[in-house]
Amino acid sequence: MNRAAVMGSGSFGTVFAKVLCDAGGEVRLWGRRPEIVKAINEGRENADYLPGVELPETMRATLDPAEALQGVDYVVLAVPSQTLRENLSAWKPLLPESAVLVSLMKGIELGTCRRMSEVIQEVADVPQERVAVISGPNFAREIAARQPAASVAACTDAETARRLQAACMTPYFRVYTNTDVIGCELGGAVKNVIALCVGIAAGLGFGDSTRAMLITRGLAEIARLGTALGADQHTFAGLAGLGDLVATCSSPLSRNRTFGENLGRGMTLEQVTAVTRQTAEGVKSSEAVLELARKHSVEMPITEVVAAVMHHGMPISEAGYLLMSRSPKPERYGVDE
Ligand SMILES: NC(=O)C1=CN([C@@H]2O[C@H](COP(=O)(O)OP(=O)(O)OC[C@H]3O[C@@H](n4cnc5c(N)ncnc54)[C@H](O)[C@@H]3O)[C@@H](O)[C@H]2O)C=CC1
Ligand SMILES: O=C(CO)COP(=O)(O)O
Repeated sequence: MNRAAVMGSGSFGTVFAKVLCDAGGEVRLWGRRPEIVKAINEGRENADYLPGVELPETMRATLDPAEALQGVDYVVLAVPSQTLRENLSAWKPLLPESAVLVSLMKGIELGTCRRMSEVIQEVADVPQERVAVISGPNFAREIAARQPAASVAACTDAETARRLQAACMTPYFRVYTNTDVIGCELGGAVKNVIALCVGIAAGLGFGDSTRAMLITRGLAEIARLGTALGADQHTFAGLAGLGDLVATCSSPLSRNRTFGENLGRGMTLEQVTAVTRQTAEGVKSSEAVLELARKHSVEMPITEVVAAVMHHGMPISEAGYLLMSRSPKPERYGVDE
C-alpha cells in the first residue's frame, strides 16, 4: 500500500487526498487550521472547502507536518504557488529520504519565474527524477463527486511517472503519464492567465466567438512559450494543455475565470480580490509568465494585457483595444510562429 502525505487541505489538496485513498493508499492530510483538521478527523468532512463530501476513513488530517510526512512514499504539495518556497523550506528537514515530491500547483513563482517543480528541486535539494507533477482538467468539486475525469502524471523519469499513475488511478480518475514536465506545468499555469482574460470577456457580455478566439490564440501563445523553454509541442494538445485550458475557460467553477468575470462586470481589482476566498493563481502568475516570455523573446499578447490589468492598472477597455488592433498576421501555431 502506498503511503502519502498531502500538504495543504484546501479544495484540491483534500480532493486529491481522497483520490489517493480511493486508489488504495493510506493518506495523511496536513492542514494549518485546527478547525478543519478536527472536522475532517471527527466529522469526515472539510466543510469550508468541500461541503457535503464524505471523506474516507483511511484519510487522517493533522496539524503536525512531522506526523504527516513520517515514512511516506509520496509528498504531495498543494499550497498556493507563491507560498511553496516558504512552506517547503520549513518542511525540508522532515522529508523522507526516498519520497517522491509531487506538485499539484498551477503557478509560476514571482521574482524567480520558476515552475513549481523547479522550486521543489531547489528547496528540497532533490534530483529531478524525484519530482513529479499532476496536471489536467480537474475541478475539485467534480472529482469529489467521482465524475469521470483524467489527468497527467509527469516526471522526467518514466518509471516514477508510471508508479505515481498507479498510486492515483481510480475507476473515476484516469491518469496518463508524460515525461514532459515543462509542458505539463506550463499548460497548467498559463491556462489560468488565459482564463482570466476569457472571464473578463464574459463579464463584458461577449459570447462564444470571443471565448473560442481567446482559447485558440491562448493555446498558441502557451505553445510558443513552452517550445522556447524546451517543452514538447504535442503536450499542449493533451489533457494538461488544451484539456485544462478548455475546462478552465468554460467553467463557472474556475476561480480564475470567475475572477476575470467579476472584473468584466465592473468590479474593481480590490473588490474582486476581497471577494475571492480561494487561490486564483493566474492573478500573480501573469506577471511571472510575462517576465519568462520576455526573457525568452516570446510574444504573448494575451498574457501581456492580463498582466497589465492585474498589476499595472490598465483599464480593461484598453486591454481589449490592444488585443484587437495588433498588426495583421498569418495564422500559425506554436513553434513555427
Ligand atoms: N481547485 C482545483 O480545482 C484545482 C487546483 N489546482 C491547483 O492546486 C493548488 C491548490 O489549490 P486549491 O487547493 O484549490 O486552493 P485553495 O485556495 O482551495 O486552498 C489553498 C490551501 O493553502 C492553504 N494556504 C494558504 N496560504 C498558505 C500559506 N501561507 N502556507 C501554507 N498554506 C497556505 C490554505 O489554508 C488552503 O488550505 C493551486 O495551485 C491550484 O491551481 C489544481 C487542480 C485543480
Ligand atoms: O485548475 C483547475 C482546473 O483544472 C482549477 O482552475 P481554477 O484555479 O481557475 O479554479
